[in-house]
Amino acid sequence: MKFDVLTLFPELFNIVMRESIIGRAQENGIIKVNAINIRDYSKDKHKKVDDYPFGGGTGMVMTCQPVIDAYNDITKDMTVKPKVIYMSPQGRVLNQKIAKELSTEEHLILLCGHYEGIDERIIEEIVDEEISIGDYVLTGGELPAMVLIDCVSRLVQGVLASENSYSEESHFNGLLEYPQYTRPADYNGKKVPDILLSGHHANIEKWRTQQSIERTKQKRPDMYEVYERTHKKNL
Ligand SMILES: CC(C)(C)c1cccc(C(=O)NCC2(NC(=O)c3cccc4nocc34)CCCC2)c1
Repeated sequence: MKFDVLTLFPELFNIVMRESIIGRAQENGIIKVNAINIRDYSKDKHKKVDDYPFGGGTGMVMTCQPVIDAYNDITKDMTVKPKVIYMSPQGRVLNQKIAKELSTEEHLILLCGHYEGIDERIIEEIVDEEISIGDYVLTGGELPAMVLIDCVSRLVQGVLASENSYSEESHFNGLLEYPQYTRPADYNGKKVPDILLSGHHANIEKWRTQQSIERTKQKRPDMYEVYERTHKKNL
């Protein structure tokens, strides 16, 4: 799977995306993250990529020309135009279901905004979909793009070693994780629940599912409501 990222800060991606799981997946050729510097396409003599907003207001807006020319350049030899996702506060909020959908794409182009945003005509011209990572004010779309690349890449076949419980989409059962414990069994007098030391795998499985359901109900009633609906259907 290939990600082309249109950004003003390509270095951010070159550093972060070569680490850990994504880095290994790139070495194995399963994932490719290609960061493109929008500024390289500016025709302005000072390489400007932003300008004042029509109608006034504080802050600057990213101009059309460099972004559209960058898009046209990377797609000029492509018969099938890849889906273009603008990382945007106005997008539908990313979740595991959307990540799963996106992981079936061969090639995605991610556009990262900066300043106050991008000229609306860029969205009209090249953007297929807007995706947000959540409702808070950020400086740019770069961190959101990295979040999307991380959660989508993990779902691409071969990126995660199979023994990792998250490599199968089935592991994401729509619930929060049960409490995790590791050695020592007694830390400062705080003991690990006996059930986990019992060796009864069926009982352990039951306990874990019960814990997941209880904590989802308590911490994320919205997520629990979806779980209940889907499980009522299957019951
Ligand atoms: C209502 C609320 C969401 C709080 C809001 C209202 C108005 C502006 C902003 C805001 O953050 N604008 C700045 C920019 N933000 C993002 O790009 C961005 C932000 C959040 C999640 C994201 N997922 O992808 C990209 C994302 C847009 C242009 C450069 C950065 C946020």
